[in-house]
Amino acid sequence: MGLTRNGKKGSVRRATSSEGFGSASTYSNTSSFGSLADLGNDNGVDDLGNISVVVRVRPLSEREIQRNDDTIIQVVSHEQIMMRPDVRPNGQSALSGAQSTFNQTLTAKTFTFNSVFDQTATQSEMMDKSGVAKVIAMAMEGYSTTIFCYGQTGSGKTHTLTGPPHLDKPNPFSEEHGLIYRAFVHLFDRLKENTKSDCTYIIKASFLEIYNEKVIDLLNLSTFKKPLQVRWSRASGGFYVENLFTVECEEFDDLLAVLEEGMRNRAVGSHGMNDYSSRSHTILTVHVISELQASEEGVYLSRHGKINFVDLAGSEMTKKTNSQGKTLEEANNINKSLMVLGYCISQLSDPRKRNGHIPYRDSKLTQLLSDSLAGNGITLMVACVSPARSNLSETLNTLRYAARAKHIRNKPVVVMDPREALILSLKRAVMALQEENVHLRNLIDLEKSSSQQPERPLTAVIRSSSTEQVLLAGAATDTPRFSELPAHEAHQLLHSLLQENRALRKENADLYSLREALLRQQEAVTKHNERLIKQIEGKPIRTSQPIMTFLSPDGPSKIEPTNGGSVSARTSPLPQLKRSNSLTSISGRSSLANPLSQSVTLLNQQSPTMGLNGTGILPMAVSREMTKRGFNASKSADSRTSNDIASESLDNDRASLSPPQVYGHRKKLTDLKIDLNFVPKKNKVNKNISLPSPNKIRASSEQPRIRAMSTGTPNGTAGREY
Ligand SMILES: Nc1ncnc2c1ncn2[C@@H]1O[C@H](COP(=O)(O)OP(=O)(O)OP(=O)(O)O)[C@@H](O)[C@H]1O
Repeated sequence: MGLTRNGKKGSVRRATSSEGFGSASTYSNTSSFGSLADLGNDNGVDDLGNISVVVRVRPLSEREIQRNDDTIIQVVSHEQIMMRPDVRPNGQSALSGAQSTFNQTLTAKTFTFNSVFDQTATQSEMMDKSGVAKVIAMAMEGYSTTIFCYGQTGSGKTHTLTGPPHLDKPNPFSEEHGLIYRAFVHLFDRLKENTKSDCTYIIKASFLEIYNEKVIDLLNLSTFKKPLQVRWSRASGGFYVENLFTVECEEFDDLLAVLEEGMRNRAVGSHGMNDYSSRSHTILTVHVISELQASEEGVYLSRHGKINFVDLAGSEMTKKTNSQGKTLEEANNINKSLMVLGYCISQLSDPRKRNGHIPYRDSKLTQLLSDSLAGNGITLMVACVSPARSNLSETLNTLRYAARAKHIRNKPVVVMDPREALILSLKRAVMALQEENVHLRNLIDLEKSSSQQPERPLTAVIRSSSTEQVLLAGAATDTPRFSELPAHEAHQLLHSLLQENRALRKENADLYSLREALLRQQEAVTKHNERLIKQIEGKPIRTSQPIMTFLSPDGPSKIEPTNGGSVSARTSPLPQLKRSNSLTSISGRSSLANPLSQSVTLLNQQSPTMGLNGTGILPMAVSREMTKRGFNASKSADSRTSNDIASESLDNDRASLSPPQVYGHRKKLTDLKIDLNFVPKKNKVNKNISLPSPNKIRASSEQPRIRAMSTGTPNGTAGREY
């Protein structure tokens, strides 16, 4: 009995192929990879929000066989497990009738889980059918995920996660590798498949243990003497380990080296029930940081997914394990922390208690697992049990806790960099506003063209806008990746985007006012025009010039006397002409010499409500905006005579211009709310920034929340890198 800690120098080196480490491709992976939409299906993670629980029954151990222990576990189906302590393998009752009636422990009990694996299940089956592949997929999507093994000492937790004790070095040809090695293989296979996409991935890993309530970095031996501190991060809303080494793993072998180093340094001891018993809880975290180009303008969106592999030390009855001295102290600490974990699980699984106080702080283990248990992550629990009658009460306990854990609901969120989320949402808002701006300009230009002003190209109009400088400034700052910008430049970029956003909003509001003014103006002109038409119906008009321009929904039309002679109002073709498209040229000159124009001008002078003042000049606000946009305000008075009849088509146009439609695309931005916990030091940024779903974050109709994460202190792990 005793503690073994292989204290080699705590550096993580890259394993070479001569050491027999296989590359990711050397291991054949048969697990099927489902899309997020498949999460509701078989094999593991059944519901995105609930903790997924699978149970593995190990075979009877040598010791148990020698003791003539019998099996009390029956795997009824892929999802059901039954405890039959009441019967012996030969079918006889285990106890006398009186005892079995009163002894609840000895009654048969059935439990249902996401998957159940019997004694014959291989490591490969565990990988393929427990839902690990889906957990990895979620981590790659940016979720924080956890796979943890729970159960009494000697129940097969380490065997399931890493393999049997004799497999001390990863061997690519071994079938005995546990879930961690297989998950690494799967992860790198997926990363390879993704190389063609726009997404780039960075893999990092850390490995810690909680030994006697002390947090030790298994990749940094100096922490054996000076344990690390668990801190609360307000930014990420979770606990993290200060100064934990996080190693960048460019290759599969790097990740294996981390695993090997950690396994070598973890505390292992022997006792009456297990020769290689874990004396600590270990957490191996693989960070999957993805960078996706979210827009063509160089905005990158990074997500921080991770997979925690948690190998808990098993609960032990110290009488059974014959623990003494150091091993006894270890056992007490293990049991205490597992008791807190059990208590947290039962609180969280009770709908009446889950919103109350959960005592995470009562142990380091629950502090570090808090996010996995009831936070924003996705969790797969592998409950390991012994089939032996001698472990009846421990097995029952494990199954009861596992059944409770199934009821715990998490709120999975994608973790992304708050600054990048902000930039992205601002970019999208700016793009929407720009589109809206161009749309409005087009509509106003349409009116302008109906008044026969020389057309300016749209680009020229845009360039003359008040936002030109801001837009250009925005474009210039798009080029570098945001994450690469120094803080002050990033701040400037944010500032310029916000400015641009504000300017565009203001300009759009001005354009709306202008448009409204013009429409009011035209309505008035239409009314006067109708009166004018009634007037001229009674009088013959002599004209030698084209006199009017119409804008019909089908395009511009013109009235032109065919022979320059007089047109009788009674026989005037006006009503027909108004509907006709067959007329030829368009007059650009509506001269005051024209009696009709004169009449219109006269009426205009009589009625300031028409939008023109007595001298035919536009109201100040409108003319200022027209001048700014390159209209000639004085000419506008003239052009009004041709503009007026165009109001008919503009009425139609207005119907299509109702604000909800114009803003339609912006409204879509509110489809998805981000719970963005990003508060810059001085200026509080709107937390509910809208962000259209960049891709299929979640298959269900309910959209996921996207929570921002402090880049400085990732939840659970953070700190130095080497
Ligand atoms: N499914 C299995 N098939 C074959 N052997 C197994 C299986 N599960 C466990 N074992 C063996 O049983 C022994 C105890 O398993 P293991 O060390 O994994 O238990 P544990 O739950 O991690 O215990 P502890 O909590 O004490 O660390 C090991 O020798 C292991 O190889």
